Amino acid sequence: MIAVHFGAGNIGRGFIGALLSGAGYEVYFADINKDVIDALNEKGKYEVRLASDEFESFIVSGVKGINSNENQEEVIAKIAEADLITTAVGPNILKFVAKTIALGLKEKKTEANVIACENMIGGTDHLKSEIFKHLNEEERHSVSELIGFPNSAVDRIVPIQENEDLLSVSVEPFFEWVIEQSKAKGNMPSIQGVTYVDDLIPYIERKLFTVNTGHAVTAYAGYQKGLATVKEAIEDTEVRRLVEGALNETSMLLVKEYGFDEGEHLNYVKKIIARFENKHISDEVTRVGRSPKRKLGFDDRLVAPARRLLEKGISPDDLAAGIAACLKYDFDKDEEAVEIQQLIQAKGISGALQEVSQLPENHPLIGLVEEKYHKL
Ligand SMILES: NC(=O)c1ccc[n+]([C@@H]2O[C@H](COP(=O)([O-])OP(=O)(O)OC[C@H]3O[C@@H](n4cnc5c(N)ncnc54)[C@H](O)[C@@H]3O)[C@@H](O)[C@H]2O)c1
Ligand SMILES: O=P(O)(O)OC[C@@H](O)[C@@H](O)[C@H](O)[C@H](O)CO
Repeated sequence: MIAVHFGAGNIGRGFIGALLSGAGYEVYFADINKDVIDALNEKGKYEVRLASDEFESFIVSGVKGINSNENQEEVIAKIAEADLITTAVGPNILKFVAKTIALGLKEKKTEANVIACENMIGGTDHLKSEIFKHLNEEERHSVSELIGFPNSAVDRIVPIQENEDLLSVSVEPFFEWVIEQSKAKGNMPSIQGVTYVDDLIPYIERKLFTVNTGHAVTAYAGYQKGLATVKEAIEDTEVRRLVEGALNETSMLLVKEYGFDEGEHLNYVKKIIARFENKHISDEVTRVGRSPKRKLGFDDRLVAPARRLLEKGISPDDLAAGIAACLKYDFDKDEEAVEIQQLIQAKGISGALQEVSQLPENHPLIGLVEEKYHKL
């Protein structure tokens, strides 16, 4: 079995590549990072370390790299042979890898699946629509016949790596990968840690609106208090109260919309907050808060649950405070944070939020956030 995985970064090596290799795939990482690709080809393996008291580690082998900038033809040929094509490049990068994937899929003679492993609702649907922009009507038809495009939800905290060895990667022990079976083609192999479901929406929303909402509020509120890591931030009493409040709000939404058992969901939330406290992980608030424009998107982790709670007549006060902290996030090495600050200068808080989140003018969330912004 062959898998081509776009993005040999933290989650690519620390999670997707590791699981696929463990399930017997020959894994080809396609990336634009020359150093990482050269190292993968030189060594053919790398170490994954589990950030827990036991400090276990294992070797991921049977992996190769292809420089997708310099050797696009090689990536296309490998996709033509592959059973599985996955991505973990970031939602904003999907449009840039779509053409190479489209060119590879056009050559395919056997069934395969394409799965985006990104933090977004409908990640593979979005990738598919970008891929289809590079195909004509006839090609779209034949690709649709052979290729499955299941959405997925991936969960494992993998911070920015500071190991001496370029390839080795430290990850939290916990992991979860849920794949939308109903959109897959052929028989998907059994991959340790993968759960197949027919309807992904409850799973991706539970993950995004708990792990990622909680993470984002921790990061933005922590940054406001000058705290550097997620662990430091979640140990701050005020930050923790805000995070728990925001997750209490998303819990109300998730329990109401999907009928999750309240007790079980509460345990899920507790377990996630405990993951933020992992003493073996140093995860910077600037990684977790990266790309604040994306994170303020209409369907993303902050605005989506807040606006949907308002539709149910519930005031999302703590989510609104989290959004306000995100608008205050002025980390000068983050392009999107700089853009937001410029937008606030030009259009004010309401105008900036409205533009970034695509909320309708005069949406009640905008006023609520503005009020919280001035209180921060
Ligand atoms: N790190 C985590 O904890 C985590 C967990 C779950 C999901 N995710 C999601 O996984 C995705 C990747 O996150 P990450 O933390 O691994 O980021 P990362 O920056 O470590 O990895 C991204 C990789 O993509 C590569 N890349 C960029 N442009 C490319 C292109 N045009 N073609 C091929 N490769 C390209 C980069 O060189 C890098 O190696 C994001 O969508 C993120 O939300 C991350
Ligand atoms: O990757 P992002 O930028 O969407 O979100 C930052 C973190 O919340 C995220 O990477 C988590 O670590 C991950 O989603 C855990 O599964």
